[in-house]
Amino acid sequence: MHGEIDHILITEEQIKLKCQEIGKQLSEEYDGKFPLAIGVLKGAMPFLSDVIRHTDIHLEMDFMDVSSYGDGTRSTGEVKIVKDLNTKVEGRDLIIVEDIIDSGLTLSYLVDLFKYRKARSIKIVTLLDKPSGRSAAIQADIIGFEVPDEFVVGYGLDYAERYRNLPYIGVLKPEIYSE
Ligand SMILES: O=P(O)(O)OC[C@H]1O[C@H](OP(=O)(O)OP(=O)(O)O)[C@H](O)[C@@H]1O
Ligand code: HPA
Ligand SMILES: [Mg+2]
Repeated sequence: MHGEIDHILITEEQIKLKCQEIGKQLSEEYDGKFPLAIGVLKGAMPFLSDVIRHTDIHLEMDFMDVSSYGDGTRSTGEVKIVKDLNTKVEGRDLIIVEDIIDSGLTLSYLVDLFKYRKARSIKIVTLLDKPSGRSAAIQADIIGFEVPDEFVVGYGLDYAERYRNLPYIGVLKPEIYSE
């Protein structure tokens, strides 16, 4: 699998340090509160799992499984809810945890949904931001790293469901992308 990577953009060590930093920041910002951390599956799973272990506050955790890329490298434009939350968000302070904001369609859909459901506050935390991909006007409150206009994989991010288990963020060799 590692042989299919063309180059690494963000190393395992850089990700580790960033998770510590973000965990600390969230602990300060939510001190004395009881936020609901929402992991957007599947991609955000490793990031959420690492960040929360660097927080020192009480928080509740839930997951929403949404999908819009399928097996390709471009958003289909249709955000499908595969699994909804089990928790009511009304009156809650939400921390949405994402692996990447690319077109912004997934997050703008979720933010609209959670506003409609009367969340008290919504904070967006993303490991990666790809501003060049944006078609919906959405911005994160906390960004780990900015990435260039390339389809990235690893640390939760997939291409056709593979490579989520890489410990770093990288770009595949051009011949692997079959589009
Ligand atoms: O800003 P956008 O263009 O909407 O892209 C970002 C979303 O796309 C990916 O999810 P995907 O639909 O691939 O589902 P997955 O997390 O299960 O891979 C990624 O994990 C984000 O949730
Ligand atoms: O660059 C990406 N890689 C993997 N999944 C994604 N979903 C949106 N953008 C990306
Ligand atoms: Mg995906």
